[in-house]
Amino acid sequence: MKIRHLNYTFPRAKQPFFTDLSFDLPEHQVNFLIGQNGAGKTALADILLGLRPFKGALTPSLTSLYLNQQLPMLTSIRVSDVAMLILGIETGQRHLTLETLATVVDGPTLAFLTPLWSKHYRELSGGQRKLVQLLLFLQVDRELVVLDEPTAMIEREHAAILFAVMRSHPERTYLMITHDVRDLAAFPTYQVLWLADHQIKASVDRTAFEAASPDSPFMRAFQAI
Ligand SMILES: Nc1ncnc2c1ncn2[C@@H]1O[C@H](COP(=O)(O)OP(=O)(O)OP(=O)(O)O)[C@@H](O)[C@H]1O
Repeated sequence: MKIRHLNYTFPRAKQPFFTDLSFDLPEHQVNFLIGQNGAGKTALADILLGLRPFKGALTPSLTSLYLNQQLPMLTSIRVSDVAMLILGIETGQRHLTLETLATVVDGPTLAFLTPLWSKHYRELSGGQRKLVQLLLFLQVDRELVVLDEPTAMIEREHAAILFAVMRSHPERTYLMITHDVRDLAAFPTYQVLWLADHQIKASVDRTAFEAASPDSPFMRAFQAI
């Protein structure tokens, strides 16, 4: 995906936040977006998803899915109800049992959901609830999937399940906002975009990232976020 000459001004703001921003989001792989709090990562994600009016060109136009930081949650319902809510419309099924679930979700998701299937949300930990929703939404097929800090507040063991599901859809283009350098190692190829001072200061692939000196400005920035 090519982003060219992107200009964006927040409503009622006097100065533009992004001016003439151009960068590439290689398709069919994971792109990590890093930057300090307030750098504009969520604003940029919103723009790429067409949720904020902007000037500039995004090509090609991709179907998209946005897993934002505040996933909604009805605490009184069961995991099976949440699956029905998220997948019912997508699959056109009126009833979703564990047997039918097996035909519409991938293996890691089925393995994670099976022991939780009849539990109420309130019986789950915060991390488990988050992962239930992330995994179910990731069953919905879209070309561009944006995840805003999906690994915040979840254990590494659970993050590994999320990564397995992401890897099982290599045809997708992912943009993942993260503050956790450990997330990168889960993917064979990736690009890291560093957002600072209202610009993409660096875009680095896995080889360059692994070769980067700990003293480089880019690596220092990652350690600071
Ligand atoms: N309506 C607005 N007008 C002007 N500035 C705004 C407006 N809304 C947000 N901002 C500013 O835009 C900047 C970018 O916010 P954004 O939420 O995109 O950052 P972020 O990198 O996602 O941060 P975090 O890591 O904390 O989630 C922030 O400094 C914020 O104060």
